[in-house]
Amino acid sequence: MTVVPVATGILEDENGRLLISLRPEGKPWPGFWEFPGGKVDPGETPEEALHRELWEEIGIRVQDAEPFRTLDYTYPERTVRLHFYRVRRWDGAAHGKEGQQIRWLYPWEIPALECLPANLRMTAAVLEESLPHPPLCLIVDPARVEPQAFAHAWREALRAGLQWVILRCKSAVDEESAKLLKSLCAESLAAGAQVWLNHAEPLPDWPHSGRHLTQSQLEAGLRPSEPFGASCHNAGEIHQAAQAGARYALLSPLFSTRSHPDTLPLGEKAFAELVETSAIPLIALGGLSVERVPAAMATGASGVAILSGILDAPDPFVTTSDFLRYWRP
Ligand SMILES: Nc1nc2c([nH]c(=O)n2[C@H]2C[C@H](O)[C@@H](COP(=O)(O)OP(=O)(O)OP(=O)(O)O)O2)c(=O)[nH]1
Ligand SMILES: [Mg+2]
Repeated sequence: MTVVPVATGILEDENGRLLISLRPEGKPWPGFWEFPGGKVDPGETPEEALHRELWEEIGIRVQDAEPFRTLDYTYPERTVRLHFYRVRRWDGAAHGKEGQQIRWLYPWEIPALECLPANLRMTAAVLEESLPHPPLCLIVDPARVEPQAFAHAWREALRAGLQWVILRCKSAVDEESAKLLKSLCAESLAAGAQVWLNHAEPLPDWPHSGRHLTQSQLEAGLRPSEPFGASCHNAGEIHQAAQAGARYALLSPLFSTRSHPDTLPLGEKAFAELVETSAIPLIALGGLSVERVPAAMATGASGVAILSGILDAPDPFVTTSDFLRYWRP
């Protein structure tokens, strides 16, 4: 089958907003949002096509284009090879030169619109850039461990280079624990890590980077104005989280876990299929051990999350270092 080469540009303004345009009537997929671009003409390179298409469609002269991802996608009418470029410098003011609507949106706002299906992966890839790196997420739950051991494990994980913490506080915390937790949040931010709070209430005076929503909070329609991620278990929930503007979904369980022995794990194949159709990055949770990180990442997951694996480890520093070695050989 012939593969039609296509070049498209992901324009980004100084605020990090991306330009999307509406496909006009008379073309396949009218009324769907896309990144501007089009088919590569015979004799043209994808980059030359990008320059020409962006001039024809949105009236700008590209100064710099950085190759981002190449993706093959089969539509009922044709298979396309999409060459996506990041474009951050151009001349002229972008406008719908062919009469099409254009919009500037933050990457997490795009999944709420009806986009060409091949493009979901690109939104996820752009959102992935803002996740902590290395993308190892430690879920800390003070209800699970005695406070001093808990604080020790958290600090040791930071000392080993942990960059991402989700603080899960299901039940109310007393004043003394709150004081300790707040100072651990502050220490984490000071170490360059991100802290996402998973709590029933917003905790504005707790140092943090964003909120992490449970499935029931998402279901109940909670939509924080600050950055948020969400816990998901299937395609429907991922779709809902993406539409709501979540920056990532924590998808579980990838493997079977001791904490939820009766829950059937997704397994690597189903996880990989969910990655293919997700507009937001998916973080694998459930039954993760150091040995299983490569298999988890091979599904296309954007990162892994762990709970007992580090909190219950005899030496949280060593265990965190072992996990991080996957990204820092
Ligand atoms: N332009 C664009 N096309 C995309 C994107 N994602 C995606 O799957 N495609 C597909 C849809 C089409 O099958 C093909 C691009 O075709 P197009 O209709 O833009 O081509 P074109 O601008 O050259 O238009 P024309 O010559 O058909 O008038 O690539 C995207 O983000 N931008
Ligand atoms: Mg086009």
